[in-house]
Amino acid sequence: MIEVAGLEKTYGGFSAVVDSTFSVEDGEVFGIVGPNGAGKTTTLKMLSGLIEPTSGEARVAGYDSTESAMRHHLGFLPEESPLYEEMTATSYLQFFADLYEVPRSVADERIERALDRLDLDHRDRRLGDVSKGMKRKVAIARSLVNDPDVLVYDEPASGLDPVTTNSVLEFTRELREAGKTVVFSAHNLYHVESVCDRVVIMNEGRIVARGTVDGIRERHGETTYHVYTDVPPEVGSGATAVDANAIGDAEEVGDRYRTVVPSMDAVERVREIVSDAGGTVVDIRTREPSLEDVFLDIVGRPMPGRRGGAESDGADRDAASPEGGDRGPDDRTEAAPSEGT
Ligand SMILES: Nc1ncnc2c1ncn2[C@@H]1O[C@H](COP(=O)(O)OP(=O)(O)OP(=O)(O)O)[C@@H](O)[C@H]1O
Repeated sequence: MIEVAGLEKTYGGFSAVVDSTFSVEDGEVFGIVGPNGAGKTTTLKMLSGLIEPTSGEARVAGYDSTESAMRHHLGFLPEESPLYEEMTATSYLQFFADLYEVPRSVADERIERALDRLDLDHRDRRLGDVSKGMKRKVAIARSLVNDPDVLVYDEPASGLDPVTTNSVLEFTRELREAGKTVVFSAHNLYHVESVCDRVVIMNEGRIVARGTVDGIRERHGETTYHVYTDVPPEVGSGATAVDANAIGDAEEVGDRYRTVVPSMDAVERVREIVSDAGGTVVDIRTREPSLEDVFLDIVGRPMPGRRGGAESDGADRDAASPEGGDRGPDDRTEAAPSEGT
């Protein structure tokens, strides 16, 4: 349904997206995550035909993303979605349905269904007077007026309260059940974990990890063991330097001590040390890394070289770079999503 191959976008000498290749299956919810400036919006705009790739290609629903016919198959929700403030939700959506030449009777039914499902009250209130959550829902409904197969959502739930956020995420899941293909970007990794079948993590224009959330966790994250003891495991009293590395410092938690270790061998060593001190292990818990842990591990430290972070298989996660934050100009002059696109 979506095939992206060698996609690149360069502004002057600055690469916003570098050699991006991925595909999204029919009926899949696909997440693009990454820190500010990673290239998420640029990627989504190229998929949606709003900006032209410098090189490479994106095919959506069988069309090149630069072909205007592609837009009949795609609904785009920009990160910021200013609405015509003087219109009501209903008249606004009818206006867009007309632009797509959707017959009035079909449009009325479609709009009503979307607004019902999104629990949109105050449909006849001027859009300038409705809440931010409602505005976002109207923008989501707008992405559906042409009944597209593919939805490209830029931060659909950002800045919304928890109830509205849940409703938007639930709605995204329903889109998948209805057979739609959804690509969305998000900063909030819990949103991504709860909705996406597969994700790519972008950093500095490049895809640095990809797969299912579980797969990424398995490949890039490490399970840790939280060992609770009734005396602190005093590394030093008979413990070796290796122990000190593996065991680290215990933290006082109520009347217990928690030591976080990376392996079952280290758990056994904690048990021995505590036992020598007359204590005992009272609880052991494992902790799987969240996508957020993995993300911070991959992206939270400097990548090797400004643009050198080849897709990580986990081996290069510790590599350091003298270069870091400066990503170049933040001059978003080209093809800001406008009403009517
Ligand atoms: N029109 C433009 N001209 C110059 N640079 C641009 C333009 N659009 C984007 N960029 C730069 O490209 C990089 C990627 O921007 P993009 O908006 O795709 O990032 P993002 O991952 O969506 O970030 P955020 O999470 O902050 O929205 C940024 O450094 C940005 O400043």
